[in-house]
Formats: sequence, structure tokens, C-alpha cells
Amino acid sequence: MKLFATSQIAGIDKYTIEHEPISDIDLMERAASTLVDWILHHAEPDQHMVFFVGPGNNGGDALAAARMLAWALSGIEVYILDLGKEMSDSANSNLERLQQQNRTRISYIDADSPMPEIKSTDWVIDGLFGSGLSRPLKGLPAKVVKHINASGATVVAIDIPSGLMGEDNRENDRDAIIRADVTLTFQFPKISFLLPENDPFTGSWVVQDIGLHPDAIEKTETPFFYTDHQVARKLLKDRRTFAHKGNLGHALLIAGSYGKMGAAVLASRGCLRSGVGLLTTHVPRLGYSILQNSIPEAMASIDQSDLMFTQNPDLAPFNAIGIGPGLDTKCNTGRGVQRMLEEELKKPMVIDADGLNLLARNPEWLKLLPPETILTPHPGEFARLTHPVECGYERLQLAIDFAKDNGVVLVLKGAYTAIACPDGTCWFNSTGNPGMATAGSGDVLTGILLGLLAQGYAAKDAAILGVFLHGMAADLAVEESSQEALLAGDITQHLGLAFATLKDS
Ligand SMILES: NC(=O)C1=CN([C@@H]2O[C@H](COP(=O)(O)OP(=O)(O)OC[C@H]3O[C@@H](n4cnc5c(N)ncnc54)[C@H](OP(=O)(O)O)[C@@H]3O)[C@@H](O)[C@H]2O)[C@@H](O)CC1
Ligand SMILES: Nc1ncnc2c1ncn2[C@@H]1O[C@H](COP(=O)(O)OP(=O)(O)O)[C@@H](O)[C@H]1O
Ligand SMILES: [K+]
Repeated sequence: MKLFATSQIAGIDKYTIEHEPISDIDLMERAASTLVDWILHHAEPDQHMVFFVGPGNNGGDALAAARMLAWALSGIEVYILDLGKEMSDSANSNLERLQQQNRTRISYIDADSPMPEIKSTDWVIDGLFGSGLSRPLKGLPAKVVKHINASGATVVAIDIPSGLMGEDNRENDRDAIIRADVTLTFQFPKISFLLPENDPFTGSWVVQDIGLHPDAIEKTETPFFYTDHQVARKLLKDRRTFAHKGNLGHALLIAGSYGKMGAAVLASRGCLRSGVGLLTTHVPRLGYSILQNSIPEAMASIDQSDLMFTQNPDLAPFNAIGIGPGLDTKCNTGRGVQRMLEEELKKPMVIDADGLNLLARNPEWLKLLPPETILTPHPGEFARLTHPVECGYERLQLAIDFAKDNGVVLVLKGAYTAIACPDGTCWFNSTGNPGMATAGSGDVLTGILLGLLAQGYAAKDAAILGVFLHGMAADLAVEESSQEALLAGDITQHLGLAFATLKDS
């Protein structure tokens, strides 16, 4: 799915009105009816609801929804924010319709009014501002937002929590943004919803399809995408009838050190479960029996050091190389990594964890990375590779620039992992859950990406598909137990089901 800036959504909206064609007011009616469906499905029949209405079409949506709900619910109150200016035409028409219906108490809030009473048991429907917000809220709108946030009521935001910008919130006042429990957003998630610092504002968000014109969506260019089932399914290759382990790729994983052999085992499992033909895992001597006992499907390549990686094996037999999980950052290991990169290997690579930390200490190695390299930093590792940033939006921009400048696929891990590609596109992942915030889940991802690279997937495709499957496997695992109890090993155990579910979708 494509993701757009709010300014672009306004253009898609306009195109839909002109080319479907549909009038503004009917499109608003369609949008509002999706809100009403959701609310009726989730609210008790006697739920008291307080609507807050702003001057634009976000307010128009709220007024239309209030009218539709007033036929079914009796406890509806509407407060219109009076900023001393005209409401938009469609909002005005919906105000007239609501007045004509005559079932709802409508009040105005201006600078002199007392703030309306909101009970903690109420639902607040936030229709103050949506995608037309042009600057941070101040004065009366900010006061109303703070009053709503302090009420303890359940807040349902229409389209965007009022006060939140669709993209960049660096200059915003965080106290003047609605803190919603649920955001019912039209057609596309907004980019700011996918950044960690905005989680307190959006709550959980749900996309409401309002039938915007597919031609406009197709024509409007954007660097941002959201990996849904459809995208991931298209990337997944079928295995040929006569496939054999010799033509499904031979992966080399370099991982593990004293005290961190688990990382090598987890990454090996992830790799083998992702369909690779052969896996050789290179470990220090102390890891030999650990590896052979815990994952007999992997072949072992043994380092000359007892404790750490120092020297890679001959790389000729391998289709792809993964390095990093549990590697440690000792000097000898650093020298070993440098020697390997200086071989100017033209094999796809995935670099994770301490591989990234070594790269951060030696930025001149970046130009030694082969084409089709994937780097998989979490925000801490990414800060070491670049520099610390204040917010997710800045980090996102930095990741996109980093991928382009260095010709690598950068997998910036998080709740909505962002995959920045050398072609300037950025793919947010839609699967996964907070249970994955557990030791070793990143190691499993490295293994999956390595397995896909070795099978011949391009780095970009491997990253988009691998991250999706990794999250999906964790979602399936959590269905059977809980987020709290999820182990990284549960992700590898559910990878099979993830592949099967994706194939069936
Ligand atoms: N696109 C779609 O697919 C569809 C969109 N729909 C709905 O339309 C919504 C977008 O509507 P919209 O464009 O009228 O903007 P909206 O957010 O209601 O407010 C704009 C008003 O607020 C004002 N204003 C702005 N910032 C301000 C500030 N800081 N402080 C004070 N005032 C401020 C601004 O005035 P100005 O900036 O000129 O001062 C203007 O008066 C969208 O979110 C969705 O709910 C659906 O109905 C149908 C399909
Ligand atoms: N809240 C979350 N929601 C979804 N995925 C998450 C969440 N927290 C972590 N993850 C995923 O779990 C993995 C954690 O990787 P990482 O931080 O490297 O862990 P480790 O180093 O312990 O293996 C990443 O793929 C990340 O996207
Ligand atoms: K809103």
C-alpha cells in the first residue's frame, strides 16, 4: 500500500470528487458512515458521547457522524469550536442537517465559554482538526485539547488526533495534541502514526476505506509504502518441483562468541527455516558442540580462535554471507571483519548487531560493502552508525539518506520497521507485536534475511519479505500464547506457519 503526505491526500480527495464523480458532501457522508459503523460496533447502546467539532471538513465528518448516530443513540452532545471564522461549506451543510434533525444539543465554545463538562465514562469524538492542520495548536484550540486530555474519557479521533501533523512533528507542542485511545483514519495510515514518539497520540489506529479513486492513488508518486499481505505475497517465490538443496543457495553465517553462542543458534534456525538449501555457520571453537547439538541441520565451520571470530573461511562456495549476531567487538574480530571486506567479495551480505557496531567504529569500511548489502540496526545501533537524533521523523530522513548515499538496504528495526532502500523508497512493515521486544528476535531476523539472500532474492525484496514474515511468525506465535512469554525461538517455530499463511492469502 502506498502512503502519502496529508497534502497529497487532499489532492487524491479532489481527484475523487471530480472523477468518480461524487460531491464533497457525499464523500463526507461516505467517510462519516465508516466512522458510525465502527462506533456502533464498539460502543454500548447507552454510551454518552461528546463530539468536538472544528472549522474544517474534519469537523464536517464529526457533524455527519453525530447525525447518523443520533438515530441510534440518545446521549449525544455536540460542541463546536468557535474561532470567529466561517466553517467549510460541507461542515456548514452538515451543521444545518444536524439542526434540522433536532435530536442533538449543539453548543459553541469560544474564548469566553467555560470548558464543557466531560465525564471519565464519556466517549469524546475528536473532530477538531484533521489533515488540514497547518500549524501547532495554540490559544483556544490548545485549551480544548488539554481539557479533553485531562478528562479521562475514552477518545476516538477522526482521521488524525487533533494537533498531530501527518508527517513532521519536530516543531509541534506535544501538550497541545489529542491523546486518543483509537484513531479512525481514512484510507491510509499517516506517516506520523508509524513513528514511536506519536504512539501516545494515536492510540491504536484503524484504517477506514472510503473508496478514494484508485487512479489517483496509482498516479500520485510517493517514496513511502506499507508492506501488507498483498505486497509480501507478490515477492514470495514458489519452490520448483525439481528444486534441490544445491540450487536453493548456500548461506554462510558468521556469528557467536564466548557467552553469546545462543545468537548463532537462533540466527541459524531463522536461516534454515526460511527455505535455504544449505547453511554453514562459522563459530569459534567453543561453539562447535553447542552448534552441532542444537541445530544438526547446519554445517559448522570452526574459527582458529577458541573464543571469537578472527578469520573467515574460503568464501567461494557461498551465495550470501551474514555476519554479526553475538560476534562481540574485540580487536581480533574487527581485524577479521576488515580482512573479509577487503576481499572485495561480490556476495550479498546482511550485517547485524556487533557487525554494525564494528562498522560504526570504522566508517571507512562502508565503501567496502558489496552491492546487495542489508544492514539491520535498531535505533541505538543506527545512532552509532550515524549520530543521535531527537525524534523518529529525523531518524527516518537520516535512514533514507544513509541508504541512498551508501547504496545499502537499511532495515531500521522497531514496531513499524522501516526499510530504506538505495532507490529512495521506504517500506514500513505491518506485522509484528511488542512481544518481539525480547532477546534474540533480531538474531532470528538476520538468519531469515540471510536465507532469502542466499536463495537469490534481491536485497530489497529479501528485506521487505523477510521482515514481514518475521513479524507474522511472531503474531502467529502470540495467538497461541502471549506477548509476555514470547521467546525468539517461538518466532522460528512459527515461520513455517507464516509462509503457509502468506501463500494462502
Ligand atoms: N481527504 C480525504 O480523503 C477526506 C477528508 N475528509 C476529512 O477532511 C479533513 C480535512 O479537512 P480540511 O482540509 O478542511 O482540514 P481540517 O483539518 O478539518 O481543518 C482545517 C481548518 O482548520 C484551520 N486550522 C488549521 N490549523 C489550525 C490551527 N493550528 N489553529 C487553528 N485553526 C487551524 C484551517 O484554517 P487556516 O489554516 O486557514 O487558519 C481550516 O479552517 C480530513 O482530516 C478528514 O477528516 C473527509 O470528509 C472526506 C475524505
Ligand atoms: N514493539 C514491537 N513491535 C513489533 N516488533 C518489534 C517490537 N519491538 C521489537 N520488535 C522487533 O523485534 C526485533 C528486535 O531486534 P533487536 O532489537 O535487534 O533484538 P535482539 O538484539 O535482542 O535480537 C526487530 O525485528 C524489531 O522490529
Ligand atoms: K481529529
